[in-house]
Amino acid sequence: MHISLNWLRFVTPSTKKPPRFHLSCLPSSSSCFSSVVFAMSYDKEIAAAKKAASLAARLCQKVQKALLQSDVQSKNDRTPVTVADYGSQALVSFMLQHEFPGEFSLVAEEDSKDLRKDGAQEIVERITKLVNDSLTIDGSYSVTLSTEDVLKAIDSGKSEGGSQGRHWVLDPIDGTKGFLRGDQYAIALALLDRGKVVLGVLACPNLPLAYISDANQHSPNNEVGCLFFAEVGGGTYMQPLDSSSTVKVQVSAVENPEEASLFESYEAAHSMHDLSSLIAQKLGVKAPPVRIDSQAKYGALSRGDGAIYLRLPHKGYREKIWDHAAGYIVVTEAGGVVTDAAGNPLDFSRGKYLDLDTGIIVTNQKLMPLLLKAVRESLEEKASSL
Ligand SMILES: Nc1ncnc2c1ncn2[C@@H]1O[C@H](COP(=O)(O)OS(=O)(=O)O)[C@@H](OP(=O)(O)O)[C@H]1O
Ligand SMILES: [Mg+2]
Ligand SMILES: [Mg+2]
Ligand SMILES: [Mg+2]
Repeated sequence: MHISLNWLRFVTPSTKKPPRFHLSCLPSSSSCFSSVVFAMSYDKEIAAAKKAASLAARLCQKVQKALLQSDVQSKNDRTPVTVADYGSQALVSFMLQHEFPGEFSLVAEEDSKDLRKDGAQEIVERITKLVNDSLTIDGSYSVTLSTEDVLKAIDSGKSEGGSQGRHWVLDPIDGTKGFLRGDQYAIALALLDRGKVVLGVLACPNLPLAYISDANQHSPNNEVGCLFFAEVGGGTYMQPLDSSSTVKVQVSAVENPEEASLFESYEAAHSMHDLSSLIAQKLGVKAPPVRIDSQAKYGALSRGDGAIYLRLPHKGYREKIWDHAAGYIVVTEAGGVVTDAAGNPLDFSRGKYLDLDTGIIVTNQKLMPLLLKAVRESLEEKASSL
């Protein structure tokens, strides 16, 4: 088995983390001292986010092990949603509101509209039981939620986000299609403060703790279940979902694109595989693309499993912030760069959508100029062939 050197190198016995306050210099300043700023500490928020995402991951694992046909529904846009998506959202929303009662705003994927329709009572009761069972396992809340409490908790995710104040951003299951297939998915939770992503947690219950490649992502011998977390200015860390050992992770240092491996969506409907393969060809990438679902790709990239992630949706698709916020900070704090296809930084301050030029590309600092050039040329070629 190939274990990532990146992560073995940083194994630590405890959950040691950098100091709570970080000194940082503004990049445009000539004198570091004149512009030293004290960054905020988000330690309480990150602890709450890790706890909520881990418990939601347990709920999802339980459902995935014994998924019933009645657990799955189809939304208006024909994408799937399951009792686990709803349960995860209700649980995370409840736990965060409990921790931060006064200042709570959540932008999340799901809402309770379909659950309030006639005939949905049984599914709502199943979700409520899942949430209450999870709270009992945790033991720190002496409450039993009613079905209405659960519907309300789901609907607390209706905030629009924006550039003012703080907003939690949640994808209760990212990669629901992967979840249904028994493959990769993630519980993705981030915090925006004045429009910037300041922390992110990615719980990836099926991601092997060891290095993944296309060959071993399904290996039954691999221990699975990773929790990635990052706070602005503090680096990115990974833990096994069920333990406290922590490793600091770093993106791949590969400089030669021929040695890079490339991640993309499993679903061809979510990203243009033909365009990625043209880009890979231009770069001289030798390995076949690694196709995995969800923001688990960002997690895997943050620990150097691959060097490039290309997400090039078909025309007309608008990206939502919950599909990228947590993954974005997990990768950038591990030394990576995330931009749109034209090289612009991502702007999370404009509400629930990310307004982008064409797609999202992720790699390390060294490879980014080459990647941007290959993306630009490939897009031009594709446009001229139409
Ligand atoms: N047409 C289209 N184009 C692009 N993206 C789409 C599209 N439809 C859905 N989605 C979003 O993709 C999210 C799943 O992420 P990935 O594409 O990384 O996973 S996958 O490999 O395709 O399963 C998925 O997230 P979840 O809904 O949370 O599963 C969707 O938000
Ligand atoms: Mg969805
Ligand atoms: Mg998603
Ligand atoms: Mg989702």
